[in-house]
Amino acid sequence: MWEFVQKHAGDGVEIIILAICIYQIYRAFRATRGAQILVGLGAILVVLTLIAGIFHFEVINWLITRAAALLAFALLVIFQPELRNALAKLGSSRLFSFSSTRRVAFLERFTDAVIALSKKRIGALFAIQRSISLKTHLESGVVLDAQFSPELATSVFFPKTPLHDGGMIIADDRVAGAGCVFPVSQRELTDRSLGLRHRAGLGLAEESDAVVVIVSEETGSISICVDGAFHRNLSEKLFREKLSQIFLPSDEPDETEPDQKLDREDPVAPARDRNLVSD
Ligand SMILES: Nc1ncnc2c1ncn2[C@@H]1O[C@H](COP(=O)(O)OP(=O)(O)OP(=O)(O)O)[C@@H](O)[C@H]1O
Repeated sequence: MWEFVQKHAGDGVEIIILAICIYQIYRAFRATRGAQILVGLGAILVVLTLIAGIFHFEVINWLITRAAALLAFALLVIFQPELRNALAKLGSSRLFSFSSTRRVAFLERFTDAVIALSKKRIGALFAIQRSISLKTHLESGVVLDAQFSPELATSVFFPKTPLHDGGMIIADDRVAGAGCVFPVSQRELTDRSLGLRHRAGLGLAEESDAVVVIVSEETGSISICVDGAFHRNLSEKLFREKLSQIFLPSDEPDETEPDQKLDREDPVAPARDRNLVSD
């Protein structure tokens, strides 16, 4: 028995390490579009390997071994957006740049602005940059580099004003720009009434680690998209709590259930040390 353990201990450790790695990769990618392709490819590969093994199909076996290298390359292409984000997160600082006093003051002003917009039923889309730069999206809008205030937010999103279409990008506690076009999410949403504003917010949260806040023009409802989760129809209290949780992480645990959980359970990654949107 002891001999057996000694002989196979290495194999056991290897299996555990591989299982942890595969599970972590699965967790990181399971809610992405690429994951569905990966599951499909994996299923085909398993079935073919089994059939080839049972019936000793040599040609299929040969093809499977050769296809492995091609598959590795295909995975790099399929998961290019996810890999880019993961590498960007790795290379970025996770420390909040602006002081906690400034952060709290900004959160106060920001919450007031969102609640005021919601009460007036003025549609709005905010993206608060964290570690991944939103510079490419800023280029699609108008650079402002202004101090954030509820008055400014209302003016920007007021219907028919030149900047009301599109999203506002906030980097640290400043408005980097407005009228920005965000990537529209392609995922299936259970609620068909959600239009482009919500899809654009969700799309940006899928592509980056930004905290996206959406105010519906139709209903005045407030939603947050963060780390792939979609928290919809938040009450004033829940909205304040959710923002505190995200930006002042020592607060109480999450009470809200995300509607469209994309299962990226990354911890909150605070913004970088810069005033405007970074390179
Ligand atoms: N790709 C995009 N990036 C940023 N903003 C966008 C994008 N697409 C649409 N929008 C904004 O969304 C507005 C249209 O919202 P739409 O009514 O389709 O969305 P909605 O999710 O139903 O929101 P609401 O509840 O406010 O109506 C546009 O006027 C524009 O300001």
